[in-house]
Amino acid sequence: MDDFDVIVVGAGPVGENVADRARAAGLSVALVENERAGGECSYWACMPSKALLRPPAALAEARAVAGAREAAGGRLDAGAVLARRDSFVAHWDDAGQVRWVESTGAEFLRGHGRIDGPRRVTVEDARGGRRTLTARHAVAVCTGTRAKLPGLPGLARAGSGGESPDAGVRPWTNREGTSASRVPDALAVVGGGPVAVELASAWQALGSSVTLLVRGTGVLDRMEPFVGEYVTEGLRGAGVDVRLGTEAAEVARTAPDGPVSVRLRDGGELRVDEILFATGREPRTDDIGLDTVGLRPGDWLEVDDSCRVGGVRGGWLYGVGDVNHRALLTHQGKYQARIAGAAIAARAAGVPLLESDRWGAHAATADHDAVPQVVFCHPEAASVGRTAAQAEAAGLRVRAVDQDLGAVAGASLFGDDYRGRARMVVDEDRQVLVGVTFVGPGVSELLHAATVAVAAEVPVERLWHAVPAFPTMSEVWLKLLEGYRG
Ligand SMILES: Cc1cc2nc3c(=O)[nH]c(=O)nc-3n(C[C@H](O)[C@H](O)[C@H](O)COP(=O)(O)OP(=O)(O)OC[C@H]3O[C@@H](n4cnc5c(N)ncnc54)[C@H](O)[C@@H]3O)c2cc1C
Ligand SMILES: NC(=O)c1ccc[n+]([C@@H]2O[C@H](COP(=O)([O-])OP(=O)(O)OC[C@H]3O[C@@H](n4cnc5c(N)ncnc54)[C@H](O)[C@@H]3O)[C@@H](O)[C@H]2O)c1
Repeated sequence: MDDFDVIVVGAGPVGENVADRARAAGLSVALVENERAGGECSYWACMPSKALLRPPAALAEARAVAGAREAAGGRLDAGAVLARRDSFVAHWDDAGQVRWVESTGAEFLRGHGRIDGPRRVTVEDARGGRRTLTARHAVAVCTGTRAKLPGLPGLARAGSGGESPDAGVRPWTNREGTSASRVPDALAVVGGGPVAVELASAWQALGSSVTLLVRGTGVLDRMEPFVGEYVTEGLRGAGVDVRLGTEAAEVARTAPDGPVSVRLRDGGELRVDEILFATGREPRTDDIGLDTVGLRPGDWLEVDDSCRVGGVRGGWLYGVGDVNHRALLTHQGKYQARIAGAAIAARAAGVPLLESDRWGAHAATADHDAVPQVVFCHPEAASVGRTAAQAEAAGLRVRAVDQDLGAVAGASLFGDDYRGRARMVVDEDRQVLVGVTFVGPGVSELLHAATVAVAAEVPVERLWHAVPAFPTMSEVWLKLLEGYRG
C-alpha cells in the first residue's frame, strides 16, 4: 500500500513522535528514515553526551562532600565510561527503536525521503530502489540538522559539513565528539554554545587536555550573563584552557597521522591531536525536494504554531523539530510533535482547530514563552523562559531577583563550599514569572518546578503557598520569593 494518511520524513525523536500521535488518532502512517531510527539525539547528541558527562559529575559531587571525598580519590576509568556510553546508544544499532515504531502500527521505511510535488514523497533505498508514496492529509518533515562548519582555510567543505568531514584535517563535529572510542591527548573545541561546553567538559574529564576557543566574551551567552561566569570558572577548575575572544583563522594537518595546527586570529598557534567544531547547526533540507513545492532547498522551514509550513497551497506540509528552528531541543521538538500530531488529526477529521486558544491542544505556545534547557556541564546550567535582558527587550516591565544558592541549607548539604546562583524574572504588570535560571551542581532537577511556574503563569502570590521541603535545594524558591516581597 503506497497511500497513507500521513507521511513523516525523518525518524529522529520528533518524527517518531509525530508518527505515534498520528497513529494514536487512528491515521495510517509511513515513517521514512535514511540512517537510524532515533536520530541525532539517540546516537550522536543528547544520549551519548549525557552518558559521557554523568560519570565525571558523579565523581565531582562525591568529592565535594567530606567523608565521601576520601573514598573518591581515584581517576575516572575512561574505558568504562566509553563502554557505558556505548550501551546508552545501543552500540549504534536502531533495531529496538524500529521495533517500537512498528509497535505503534506505523510502517517504517528505510531510505532517503524526498518531496515530489504536492502530497507525494519518494523513498530511495541504499540500493537505488525507489518507492513513491502519497499522503491523503499531511507530510511532516522532521529531518533535523547537521553540524555547520565555518568557512576556514584548511576545511575542505567550507560552509557546511557534518557527516563526511574534510579528508585532511578530519575535523570532529558532534558526531565524532560523542562517538569516539579513543581519548585524544590534546583537543581543541571551537564554539561557546551548549555543544562546545558539554563536549569540552566531557573530554577533559576523560583525560584530554582541552583548549576551548570562544570567539565571544563568554560561554552560553543565551542564558543570564552570570551563568557563563560560573561555567567558565568550572571549566577552568577542571583544567580546560578557556580562551575568550579567540578565533581560529586557519587549520591544517600536514601528515595523515600528525597533529592539527590551528593558527589563531590573534597570531597564536595551537597543536592538537583533534579539533572539534561546535559552531552551530544547519537544517537538513538541502536534498528533500523543497523546490518541487515552491520552497528553497537548504532553508529552515517557517511554520505557524501548529507547525504547518507557510506558503504551501493546500496546507498539507508540516515542519516539526529542529528543522523549523523554533527551539533546537529534543523535548521541545517532541512537544511540537504532540501539537502537530493533534492538529493533523483534527484537520483530517474536519474538526475546527483550537487556534484561538494559546494554551490549547493545537498551538506550540511554550516555544515562545517557556522553553526549558539544561546544559550538563559542571556546574550545571538550567533555565526556562526569558532572561531579564530578553524580557526587557520584548517590552516587559520586569524585576529580577537573585539568590546565592550556597546560602540554601539543601545546597550546602549537597556539597561543601557549594557555589551557585539563581535568578527569577517577574513580570511586574502581570505578577507572574517569565524566566528562571539556576547555575550550580545538581540544579537540573530544580528546573521543572520553574517550567511549571512559567508555563502555567502561576501568580507570585500563589507561589508563596507552594512550600519547598526542608532541607532541599528547592528552598531557593522561598529565598527568591522572600527577596521579591522584601
Ligand atoms: C552534542 C549534542 C547534544 C545535545 N544534547 C541535548 C540535550 O541534552 N537535550 C536536548 O533536549 N537536546 C539536545 N541536543 C539537541 C537535540 O539533539 C536535537 O534537538 C534533536 O535531535 C532534534 O530532533 P529531530 O528529530 O528534530 O532531529 P534529528 O534528531 O536530527 O533527527 C532527524 C532524523 O531525520 C533523518 N533524515 C534526515 N533527512 C532525511 C531524509 N531526506 N530522508 C529520511 N530521513 C532523513 C536523519 O537521519 C535523522 O534520523 C543536543 C544536540 C547536540 C548536537
Ligand atoms: N543540553 C542541551 O540542552 C544541549 C546540548 C547541546 C546542544 N543543544 C542544542 O543544540 C543546538 C546546537 O548547539 P551548538 O552549541 O552547536 O550551537 P549554538 O548555536 O548554540 O552555539 C554555537 C557557538 O559557536 C560559535 N560560533 C559560530 N560560528 C563560529 C565561528 N565561525 N567561529 C567560532 N565560533 C563560532 C557561536 O558564537 C556560539 O558560541 C543548540 O540550539 C543547543 O541548544 C542542547
